Amino acid sequence: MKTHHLHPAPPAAPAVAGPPLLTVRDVCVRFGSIVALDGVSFDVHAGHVTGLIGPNGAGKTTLFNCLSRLYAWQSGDISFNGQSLRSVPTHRIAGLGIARTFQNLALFDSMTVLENVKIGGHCTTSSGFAANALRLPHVRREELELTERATELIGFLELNDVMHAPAGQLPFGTRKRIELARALMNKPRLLLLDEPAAGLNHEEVDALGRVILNIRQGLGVTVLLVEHHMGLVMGVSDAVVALDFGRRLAAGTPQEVQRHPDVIAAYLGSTP
Ligand SMILES: Nc1ncnc2c1ncn2[C@@H]1O[C@H](COP(=O)(O)OP(=O)(O)OP(=O)(O)O)[C@@H](O)[C@H]1O
Repeated sequence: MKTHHLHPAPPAAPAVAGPPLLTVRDVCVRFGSIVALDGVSFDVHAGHVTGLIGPNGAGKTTLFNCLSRLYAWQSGDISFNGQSLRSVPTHRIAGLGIARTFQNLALFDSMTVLENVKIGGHCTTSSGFAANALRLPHVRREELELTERATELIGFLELNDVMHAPAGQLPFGTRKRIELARALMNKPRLLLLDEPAAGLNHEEVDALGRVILNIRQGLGVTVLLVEHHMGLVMGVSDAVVALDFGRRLAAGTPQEVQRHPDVIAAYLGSTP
């Protein structure tokens, strides 16, 4: 397993205090005869970046889809901020404070970076269609607030230079950061990142690592990161959970998980 370090010493995470923000307990998901998750348990602590790793087919995306309530689990439970997600419908997940990015980008190419980021905040505004059409004062105020928040996030995500450029003209790594900024517009407590380094070059992965740490440190957002890029995971995570064949192999600090014999065996075994 390659273990390059992007950041020799990531800024110290807040000490673990109080109950975890997210608890996954004995979660099982089956698709016919395939057991995608087989009694998986782990915690995600507030203010931490938690990396979720595992070879192809380990169950990482299935777990993310459970967290977004796109999939249901047959047994066990997942709680966010003390509340079970079992009966929460998908459309209410964002309102609870959970945001996610997807492996495939969904940006509006002809719109600018600022416009794309602002879209992420529109579901938190209260203005209806008529009020928008009439440009009532509260609509202008909300619009101004959206612009302010988007501009702040654009700074955090190192996108200042391209703020007014159409998103479609920008390199893939930059576009990934636009998507990230948009996911943060709703002020989530938990951000789910699904393989954000896929398709990025070295410099873009470095920039991504910096912005993930900025998000955790500067915005206080808790991050759960599914990623194959070991350099990124080990460089930015405060804790790492390893899955294989739907089971939890190991959980602990990046160093502990990296050294765990079952994790090493799973990765060596999956190398073509
Ligand atoms: N909707 C589905 N229907 C049937 N089987 C599924 C479905 N989703 C996932 N699976 C199966 O569940 C298992 C876990 O898949 P999953 O996509 O969660 O793994 P993963 O760790 O995300 O893999 P990768 O790193 O390749 O994305 C696999 O055997 C997969 O084929």
